[in-house]
Amino acid sequence: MPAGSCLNFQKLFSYNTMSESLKLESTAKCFGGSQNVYSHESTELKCNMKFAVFVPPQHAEDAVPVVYWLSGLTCTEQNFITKAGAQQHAALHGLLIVCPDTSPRDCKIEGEDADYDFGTGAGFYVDATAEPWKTNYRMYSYVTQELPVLIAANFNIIPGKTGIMGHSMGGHGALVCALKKTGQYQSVSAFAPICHPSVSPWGIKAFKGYLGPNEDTWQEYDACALVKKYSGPPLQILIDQGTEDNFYTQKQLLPEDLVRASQESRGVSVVLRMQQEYDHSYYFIATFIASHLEHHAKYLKA
Ligand SMILES: N[C@@H](CCC(=O)N[C@@H](CSC=O)C(=O)NCC(=O)O)C(=O)O
Repeated sequence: MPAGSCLNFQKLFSYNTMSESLKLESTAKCFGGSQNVYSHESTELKCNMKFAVFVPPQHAEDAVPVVYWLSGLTCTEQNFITKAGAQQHAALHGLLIVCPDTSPRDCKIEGEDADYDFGTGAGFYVDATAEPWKTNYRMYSYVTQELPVLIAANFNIIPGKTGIMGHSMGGHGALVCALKKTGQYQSVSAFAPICHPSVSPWGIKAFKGYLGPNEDTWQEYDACALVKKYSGPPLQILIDQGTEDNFYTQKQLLPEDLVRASQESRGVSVVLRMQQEYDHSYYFIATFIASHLEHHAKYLKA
């Protein structure tokens, strides 16, 4: 057997040995790879969490880049994997896709299930500092630290080839993770992201609740503020925005503010594509997901 095959076999063997801390909840063959869902006890969030992983066919032979997808308000790990149609494109490019849930769940915090845009399903990808949320609502650290360690321990991924993308609240999350964790993500894109949360109704409600009333602290999770002080490697952010998106017309998203702020940035450029007649739904995401994964592949396979 050639030396390379032996090495691949050893890699395969070690990476197929799933860490005992991960429980496989479901698996289905998909475009030559597999669409899996796992659960685990999260140390950051102090609750049981699920996340989905699309494992592309190339992973059976070689290490692959990883792209994180962050979903929006009310979503679980299921929305993207059942509605976006991403798997065929991820299989084509050989990208592993990781989709976490959008908040901790069942933490027994008073009011956690009261609203669709705060608490359960609405973690906003921040580390909360205000009571009673600060113990569990640590989605920023979960997505940027705990999950990457878990993924690296259980899948054959290429170090330093990581992308992040998301939708709406998850688009905000993707922008913030890429702009704060400089160098951790080599590619970033978003669908209809909440670009200026410290001045939009969804963002103000979330930041007041999770971070408290001091608006200075909100800037730590506001892409428009972060882009101006960015000092990491060059990043080209791709954003698609539908013109008939009701949340865009209600000024929840404000992508033009991010384009303006990026003009004061060193190293970040924003390509905002206004997509005529598209709304906020997963039909919009499904229409442009191929183009986003191509964008990620361009940077992650370079
Ligand atoms: N139920 C709410 C709106 C909820 C909603 O539209 N959620 C979007 C993300 S919005 C920003 O983060 C979503 O992705 N929903 C899941 C889906 O599968 O479409 C309301 O009634 O206004």
